Amino acid sequence: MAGASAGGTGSGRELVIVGGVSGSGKSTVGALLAQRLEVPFIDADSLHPEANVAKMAAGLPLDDIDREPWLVRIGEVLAEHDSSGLVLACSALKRRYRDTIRSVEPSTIFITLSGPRELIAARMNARTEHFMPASLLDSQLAAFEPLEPGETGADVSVDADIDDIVTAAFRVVRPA
Ligand SMILES: Nc1ncnc2c1ncn2[C@@H]1O[C@H](COP(=O)(O)OP(=O)(O)OP(=O)(O)O)[C@@H](O)[C@H]1O
Ligand SMILES: O=C(O)[C@H](O)[C@@H](O)[C@H](O)[C@H](O)CO
Repeated sequence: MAGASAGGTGSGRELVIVGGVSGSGKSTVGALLAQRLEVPFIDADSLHPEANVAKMAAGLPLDDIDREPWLVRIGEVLAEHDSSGLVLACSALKRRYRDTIRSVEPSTIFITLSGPRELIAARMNARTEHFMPASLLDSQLAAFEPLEPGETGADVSVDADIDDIVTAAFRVVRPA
């Protein structure tokens, strides 16, 4: 499993990002994980500038310049929650994006969600009310860089029942 699954301190104040490509289940798993950890949940889509959302809704992938201020803001939001803990759903596709977030909040634990393209595409296509077109999935997959050794966290497969995914994510943060 790439990346160190260092886990948190079990303090109930962990700062966790659930990452992965669009459609991988970040919002779904993140909200359920937050419930299990008894910490707040935020979907980083709510932190995008309107221009970013409009660009994606128009079928255009974001680039590094688009994402930079968003990633800094995500780090700030995590740091603002260091007393309560937080689970934040954020794609965090590239190593350098995760480095940007860690430069603001070094204690962030990353859980990346991954699975077969066809499975994720099917889930994206089954959605009705979402701005992100399934046509952008391949650009997301092309940009995604798995966790590297030394990055705190772990990758979790989404080719499983939702409860099993959430349990696997929980054990990354709070090892048995
Ligand atoms: N384990 C799962 N089993 C079945 N359906 C799932 C699972 N995880 C997520 N889904 C469904 O797949 C779709 C995508 O999930 P979700 O919106 O959470 O992904 P996301 O990574 O947050 O996407 P985006 O980044 O585009 O917001 C949703 O309709 C969700 O209900
Ligand atoms: O980094 C990105 O390209 C974006 O964050 C996307 O991942 C979207 O935010 C999300 O997938 C749609 O909800």
